[in-house]
Amino acid sequence: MSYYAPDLFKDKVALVTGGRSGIGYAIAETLLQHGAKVCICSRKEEPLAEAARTLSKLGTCVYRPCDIRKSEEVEAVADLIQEEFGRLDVLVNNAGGQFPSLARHINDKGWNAVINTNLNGTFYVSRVMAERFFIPQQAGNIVTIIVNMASGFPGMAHTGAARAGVENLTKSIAQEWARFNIRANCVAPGTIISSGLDTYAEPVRQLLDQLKEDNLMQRHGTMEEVANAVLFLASPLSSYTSGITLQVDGLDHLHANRMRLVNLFNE
Ligand SMILES: CCCCCCCCCCC/C=C/C(=O)SCCNC(=O)CCNC(=O)[C@H](O)C(C)(C)COP(=O)(O)OP(=O)(O)OC[C@H]1O[C@@H](n2cnc3c(N)ncnc32)[C@H](O)[C@@H]1OP(=O)(O)O
Ligand SMILES: NC(=O)C1=CN([C@@H]2O[C@H](COP(=O)(O)OP(=O)(O)OC[C@H]3O[C@@H](n4cnc5c(N)ncnc54)[C@H](OP(=O)(O)O)[C@@H]3O)[C@@H](O)[C@H]2O)C=CC1
Repeated sequence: MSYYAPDLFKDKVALVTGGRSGIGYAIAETLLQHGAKVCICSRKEEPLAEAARTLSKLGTCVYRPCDIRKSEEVEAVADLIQEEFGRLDVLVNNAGGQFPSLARHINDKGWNAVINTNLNGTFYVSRVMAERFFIPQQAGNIVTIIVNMASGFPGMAHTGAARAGVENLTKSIAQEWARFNIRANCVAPGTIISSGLDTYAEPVRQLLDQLKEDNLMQRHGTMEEVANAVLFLASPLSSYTSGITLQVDGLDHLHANRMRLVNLFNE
């Protein structure tokens, strides 16, 4: 069931990075259900192809393997979109990830992996798609998934730093590119039950229960709730909104125990 018009994205083309799984998949699914043609990309070719096959039951969905940390691979995604559709209307920067660690235990390689993925990769995709499509078209829309990090992110300092950079980048490009009729916004999910959380080892389950109890709505969020926020920001329903972050977190940005993850390390 959707409250949005089924043809909200008719004739529109969207790219969802990390669209093979979890929140990205839910976003791609929702965009297709509202009439968009969709391209998904991520690193792992087989699950990416499988996701595109399933999504194609809802409409036109193409895919290309791509590590967003490599701008030449991002250019190849733009080539595919040009060949298949000749335009791009919406970019959803969803690809991202990190691992829990106390800051002092993050080595150079781990720090760089997270910064390159979440900050540099998001910048490369945004710049390439703006140059190739949005600026020539004089129209475009960027929605980037970040995390709640306004009070820091103890236990995942690398991603907190990267996402704060992305939020600030979004404010800059929203202003620089307003003259090209490009909007750029962020969505900051709280704890969302998704395949992504499954990648973390125990005792995360226990932590998730505690986070649910802390939450003022007494629950975790759903991937559909994140996708609905993306749909709003990607559509003309938000046509006078740019440079903002929309929190989808049941109030965690105002009320959360930021030390929960750190306490897991028992140090
Ligand atoms: C504890 C989780 C719940 C926290 C609850 C807090 C509040 C909830 C709010 C939710 C916040 C956000 C949640 C999410 O984002 S969910 C899921 C998103 N998906 C993922 O995070 C996917 C899993 N992560 C990754 O794929 C990786 O982190 C990474 C982004 C780094 C992948 O890049 P790459 O493929 O290049 O990485 P490598 O595996 O080659 O590793 C490179 C080096 O990084 C270091 N590293 C990697 N993993 C770990 C680890 N688990 N612990 C310590 N260090 C790690 C390491 O130096 C790697 O190099 P080496 O392998 O050579 O040692
Ligand atoms: N679940 C949650 O509670 C929250 C999630 N988020 C954020 O939402 C986004 C989606 O997370 P979620 O769906 O939960 O987790 P997933 O791990 O399922 O999604 C991450 C996606 O990003 C892709 N990806 C990762 N690194 C790269 C890369 N270098 N280049 C291209 N694609 C990449 C992965 O595919 P592949 O492995 O094939 O590359 C995967 O499809 C992430 O940015 C995450 O940090 C934010 C707040 C809370």
